[in-house]
Amino acid sequence: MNAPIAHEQDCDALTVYGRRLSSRLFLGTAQYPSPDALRGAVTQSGAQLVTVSLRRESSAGGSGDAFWRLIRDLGVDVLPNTAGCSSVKQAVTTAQMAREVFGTPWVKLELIGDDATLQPDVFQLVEAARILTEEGFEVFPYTTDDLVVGERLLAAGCKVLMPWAAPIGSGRGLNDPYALKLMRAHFPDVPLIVDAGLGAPSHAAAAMELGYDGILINTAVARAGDPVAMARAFALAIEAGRLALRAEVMDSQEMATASTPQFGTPFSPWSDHG
Ligand SMILES: CC(=O)[C@@H](O)[C@H](O)COP(=O)(O)O
Repeated sequence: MNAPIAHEQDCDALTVYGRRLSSRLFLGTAQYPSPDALRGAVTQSGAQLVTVSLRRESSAGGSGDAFWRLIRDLGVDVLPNTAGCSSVKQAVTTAQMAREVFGTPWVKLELIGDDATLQPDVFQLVEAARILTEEGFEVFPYTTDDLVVGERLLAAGCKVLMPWAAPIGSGRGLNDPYALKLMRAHFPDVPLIVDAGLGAPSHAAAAMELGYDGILINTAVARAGDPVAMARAFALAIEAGRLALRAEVMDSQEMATASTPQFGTPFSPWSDHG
């Protein structure tokens, strides 16, 4: 492990709902080929937080208990999610059950409005977020990249937004970098986590370079040929993207500028080196 990068990370932790997180990678726990692959992926990702679906795993006939034991033994924090919910009532009930089971007020609120794209139903999302916040939950809403919906979610009490990059499980990467950029500029002080649709570590690095605070991934790791190695690759990409943001990426320009210094001028004329 590269010590300087770890040091950078320590100084640059993400704080959400008043809690400091050691990693900016949130990992999903579904679809892994084996328990060992899931265990290895979580370890190699460095994730402090994993998201689990109470509805899906509890109904996963037989393997349920072993799954929950594995998660508990990983020693990471759990962000329960409401995957599979398509109504306010289902989502609120699922969140209440998850709070009982995991003893956490945190919930990743997913409320699906369209089966083909798994696009969130943003109208019900705002309503469910308001109800859950009033009940003392700390809500992580899976949303679109719509600024007005983002405003409504904040007004409903959310302190973090999780816009999609592309449909869940599609692996398409940043479908609309412009919208994500706008969202970052519009909400400079709100933690923004890209959630869903990333397929490759380079997508995660690009989102971090746009200034996003973290990444939630599942399918791209779980469905990789080697999920354990891919988890590590995403972790490194997220670190690289974050470091690049802080190092300030150069502005691009239309025309060439010679990069080889002229004789007698080793430093660029616009640098501060004297
Ligand atoms: C596990 C989870 O929360 C997903 O619903 C999430 O949105 C991740 O999406 P990908 O599987 O596309 O990474």
